[in-house]
Amino acid sequence: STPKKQSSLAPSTAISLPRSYPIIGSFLAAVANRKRQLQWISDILQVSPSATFVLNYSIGTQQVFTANPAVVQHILKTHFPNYGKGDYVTGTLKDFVGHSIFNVDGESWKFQRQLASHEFNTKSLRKFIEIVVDAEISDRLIPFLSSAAATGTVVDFQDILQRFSFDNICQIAFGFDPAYLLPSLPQTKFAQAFEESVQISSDRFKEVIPAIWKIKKLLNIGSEKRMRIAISVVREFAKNIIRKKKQELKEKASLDSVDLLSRFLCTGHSDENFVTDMVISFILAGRDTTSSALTWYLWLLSKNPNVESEVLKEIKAKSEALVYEEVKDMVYTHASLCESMRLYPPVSQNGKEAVNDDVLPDGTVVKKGMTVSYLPYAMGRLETLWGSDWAEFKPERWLEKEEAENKQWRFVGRDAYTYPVFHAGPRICLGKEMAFLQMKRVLAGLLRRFKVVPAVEEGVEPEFVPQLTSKMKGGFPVRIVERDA
Ligand code: HEM
Repeated sequence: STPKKQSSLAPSTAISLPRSYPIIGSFLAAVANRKRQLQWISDILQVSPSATFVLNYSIGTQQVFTANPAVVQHILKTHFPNYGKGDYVTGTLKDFVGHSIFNVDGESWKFQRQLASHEFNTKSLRKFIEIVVDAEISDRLIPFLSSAAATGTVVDFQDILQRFSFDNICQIAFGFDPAYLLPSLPQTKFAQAFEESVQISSDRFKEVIPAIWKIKKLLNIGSEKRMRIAISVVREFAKNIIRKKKQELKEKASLDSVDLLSRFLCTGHSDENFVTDMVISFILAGRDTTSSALTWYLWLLSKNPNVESEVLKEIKAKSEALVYEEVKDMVYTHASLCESMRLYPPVSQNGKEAVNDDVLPDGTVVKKGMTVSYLPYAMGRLETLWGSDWAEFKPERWLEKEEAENKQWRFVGRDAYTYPVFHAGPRICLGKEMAFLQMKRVLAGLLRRFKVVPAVEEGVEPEFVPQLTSKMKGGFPVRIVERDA
């Protein structure tokens, strides 16, 4: 009953390591593969001994790429202090996310992580699932989908999910409801500007010669001109949220619920620029990750009816108004989400910069200032890690049947270094549990009642676009079908 092997996941041609020439190194190959860098490097890692490869961009510029769990553990955990964000990442992202948690190291990171961690305790998560997510599903998602089903309209599900998670994150982190998933699907200036900022920030990373975007920025031309405009729209939006919150804090002696933003403002962090960076980062973390994961998940589910029926069985065994514990307990759905993100990780690549010279566990020599990047996308496709059936969508890889008489599924996780989809070590994703709860609750509300049918040509597979967070190119056009009908 295993699904058909998805041929397009496998590299299409024989792979060879790029040649490195004197002076120019592999610069020409890097330029030629600029638009498909993720797949190019992933293919190279498949055939590299120890799944690590040092790319010579040109003389004096080298970057290490790896899909080796021991190396990932080394940089993210055991030698954590030696691998920071570095000037390259920080400089590229600074215009968009400033000095927020995603873009700093050391004391500032520690402080922000400590403060943000309150947002993710059991009490907050319960409120998130039982109140915020629940209301967004019943008041906005379901009515929207019912009407799409009734009219047979094709809708872009990636967009719907982004709207959903945008409303969610703003409510839980800032106590503010942007009401973006309304039936009219409003096109706000903010959403477009946010999208553009993400895209141009991602494109900066794809520039083989970073000086190019810096010159464009200096001259205020082309994409960098658009970036400047988009970012000012985004910052203005964030600042409005902050001003409203400050007003609210002034008017009320105590707040009935304390959100992340209030916590930042109450701990003396009233510097507007810093709080603005924080707001933008949380929107990025909350909006773009789970929506990406669910988009690809629903695509895989549509190709694998056996998995869909198993998920449905689990959903139907729960009550309709799911409480926190029931959502936590959706074991099969949890496994299928892990499996989907193995193939389509929301953050497909991530890099760290060496503070001092070092030697990686596989013997690779790292010089101070070099970037070591690990690729969850490549790792999820390695035969050595997942076996010869790695291209198959098989939630059962993550499950065991219990010995007890009722034979329930039991989740069997993989270590965070083999599966660094949520990062690993001291900087592991703070929102991991929140993300799983949200995704499972959405799936329960959605799939119980509707079937999501891709409106794409038979045999055509959507394209995976790696940005800061990965996207489905051009969106995910679907038709919604009521199950009872
Ligand atoms: C499927 C969903 C998600 C995935 C795959 C994911 C993945 C990641 C990854 C790879 C990182 C490391 C990024 C870096 O190197 O800076 C990270 C960090 C982080 N994530 Fe998530 N994330 C998800 C959802 C969320 C959600 C919903 C939130 C809530 C707002 C969140 C909050 C954070 C925060 C605050 C950090 C920074 C941790 C630190 O630097 O100490 N994430 N996440």
